[in-house]
Amino acid sequence: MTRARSDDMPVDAMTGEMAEAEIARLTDLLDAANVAYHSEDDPILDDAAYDAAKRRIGAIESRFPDLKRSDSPTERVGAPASATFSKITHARRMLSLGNAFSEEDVADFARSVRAYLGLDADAPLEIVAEPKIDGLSLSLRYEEGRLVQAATRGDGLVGENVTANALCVDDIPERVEGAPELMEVRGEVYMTHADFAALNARQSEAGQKVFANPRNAAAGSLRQLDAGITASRPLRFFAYAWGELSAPLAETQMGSIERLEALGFTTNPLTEVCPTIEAMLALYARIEAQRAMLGYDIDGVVYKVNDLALQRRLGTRSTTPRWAIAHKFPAELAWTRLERIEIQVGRTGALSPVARLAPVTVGGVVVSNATLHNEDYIAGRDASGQPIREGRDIREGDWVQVYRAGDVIPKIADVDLTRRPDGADPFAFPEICPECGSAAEREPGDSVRRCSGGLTCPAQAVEKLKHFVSRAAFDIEGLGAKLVEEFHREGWIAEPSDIFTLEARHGDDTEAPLKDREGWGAQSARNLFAAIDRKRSIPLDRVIFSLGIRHVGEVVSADLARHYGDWASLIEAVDLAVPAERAHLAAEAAVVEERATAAADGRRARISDARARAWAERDVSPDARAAWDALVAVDGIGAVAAQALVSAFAQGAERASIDRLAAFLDIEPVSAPATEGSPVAGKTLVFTGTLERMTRQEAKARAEGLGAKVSGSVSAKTDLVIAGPGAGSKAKKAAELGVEVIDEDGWIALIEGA
Ligand SMILES: NC(=O)c1ccc[n+]([C@@H]2O[C@H](COP(=O)([O-])OP(=O)(O)OC[C@H]3O[C@@H](n4cnc5c(N)ncnc54)[C@H](O)[C@@H]3O)[C@@H](O)[C@H]2O)c1
Ligand SMILES: [Zn+2]
Repeated sequence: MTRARSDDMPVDAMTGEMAEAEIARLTDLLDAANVAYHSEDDPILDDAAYDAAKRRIGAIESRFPDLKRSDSPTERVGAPASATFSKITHARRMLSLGNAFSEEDVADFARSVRAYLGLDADAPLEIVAEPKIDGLSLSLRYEEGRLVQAATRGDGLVGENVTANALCVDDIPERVEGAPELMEVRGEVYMTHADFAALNARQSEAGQKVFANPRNAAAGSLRQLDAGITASRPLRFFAYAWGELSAPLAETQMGSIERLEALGFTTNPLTEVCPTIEAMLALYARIEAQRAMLGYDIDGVVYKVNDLALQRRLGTRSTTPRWAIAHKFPAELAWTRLERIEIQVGRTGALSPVARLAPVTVGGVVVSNATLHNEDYIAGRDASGQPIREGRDIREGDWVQVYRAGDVIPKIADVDLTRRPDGADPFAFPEICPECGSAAEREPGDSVRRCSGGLTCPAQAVEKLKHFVSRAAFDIEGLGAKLVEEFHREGWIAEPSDIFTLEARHGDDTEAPLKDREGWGAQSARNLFAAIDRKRSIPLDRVIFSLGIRHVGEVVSADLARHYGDWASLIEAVDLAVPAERAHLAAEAAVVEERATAAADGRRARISDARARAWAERDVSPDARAAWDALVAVDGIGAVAAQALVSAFAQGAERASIDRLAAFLDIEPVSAPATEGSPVAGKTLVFTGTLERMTRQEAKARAEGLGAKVSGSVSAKTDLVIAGPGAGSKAKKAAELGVEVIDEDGWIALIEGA
């Protein structure tokens, strides 16, 4: 009931306030997805969902240009280079590509190219079409024919130095003959399906991370600190582009590709010059038909203007060239029989329905499970009660259409009622937890049913433990998901704090020593205990994240840690807010009710009145109210995360378990931003236009590090606007409001030395 309903609102129907909230939500989502995908090689969204979110934010921004934030995902490429590697600033930026999802989009692309160049509709325009390889891009710098540097794309401006790793890729020559004195060759690092399957088999045998798809495997293998590991991974490289050159390779795109081939690079054999749109679409269809047989993943076809002089005239937008576009393939589909629906219980108690399928090949991968999302999805309606699949429900025994969007978790698109077996009953979604028998409840406004058993539910306890030891949480060497599960089954570890008493209970001199277990010895047991001990001292943000509280992910945890600084201050603030949290829930319930009655009476809903009345009825002390408001106001938090956090700390059993854990730890404070002597501490800043000396993200991080708040839109509360070239409406608005506006040089001068 606390969920903002901006997420399913059509863009056309949004108010400015909803649009701003939705932009904030999508920005957070895309930021997190970008880091997971580009920096951690471990996606949290599938590509279709990612693309849809990005398109949605683009649509909102074009309807509300003033709300476009300085950190808009539509203005960025990839994710910043990881701090694990040294950094390389690209001599020429590495861009992303615009997307086309339909033939109409492709025709628009050709039209806009012609319009930009002032070409008639029937003037010849050659386009090179080639597969879009689903890997990661790499830039190779050759000086006097020798490979001197290799860099990942990073955020397009600064990439990671992976020179030693690149030298381990067979298709990448260390020396080339007859090349321009200075030559940057760009292309895609990827892994074949066969190599991917073999790698995952080896990884799983060795008890190590298995990769979700070949792209993640390629990225994870290239981005290794130890190039020896890269060398053991079978990576390949297709060259398709270039960066800085001391002399041109050729006068056309195709000519340049041929030149790269002649220099000893591998280029894609399906590359062709297309004289017309019809030829482009025909090649697209041919490549799509061959997709499953290629032996490596491609996710579309890239079209590029062939004439390099025209490419130069067309130039680039902020993140994409005007002379190229990626024509994406639709998600792949296959029909199969749904044998059973099983319910899995997750870390937060969510009951997730999973379809067990008769195995079927989708896009070259055998699929036997698919997510069914939630009970509404099975019943054929969405969260607001509107029919999906025209209201067709899904039953055990049905024939269903499966698709893999972006290769993560397969989904079900449709069901074939003509093949439904006789006597199939509608699926009865359980109202008690299949793992512990507690009531499974569904809060109004929530699409998910949750087990109310909390820590007494073994499924939740195990999932919480797995989360606790995960990489972004405690990350204890040697204590992975499998082992935690085993210890839990054995009764050795019931909750996180038990990890820290493991040695006392199962050390060498105990009755059931770990070293005597099968597969263990004195040394390996000692290693595990030592690894656990090393994590007794741990930064605050990791501790918060490790608790596995709903809506409190890595980003929110970091925000909380930065704001409160240490554990005691956080606990104090949250404890103070406890009485207000119930009132907040009551108020949000009152808002839902007011909306419904207002709609029934055909009048405008009086939301703020309803909220105020509910708060007044609850009689919350001013201190508690102030503590609650302060928590919600912490940058990056909001009511949803605040509510989840407070309720976790307020609950008897959960709180007791948190306290037991904290007692074993030395929780390292996170230093607050150095605001002393900061010229912008406490001020609200807006960045607009193009920054040339630092990226937006860097500028934002810098400003926040100095204690400033960075906002996306100019208002009377804005203290300072930093406007680069191309600043439009925001700079104008600032002038109208009398807000101070400075340029980038002014900004750098201001913060220099701070
Ligand atoms: N699942 C997620 O959470 C998530 C997160 C971020 C990005 N993504 C996916 O990545 C895409 C966006 O990332 P992006 O910025 O890399 O854009 P992109 O993948 O749409 O296109 C740009 C990239 O295509 C690659 N490419 C492959 N073959 C090419 C060729 N022949 N010519 C030119 N380029 C070629 C290059 O690496 C280039 O950088 C999205 O469409 C999304 O599907 C997914
Ligand atoms: Zn349960």
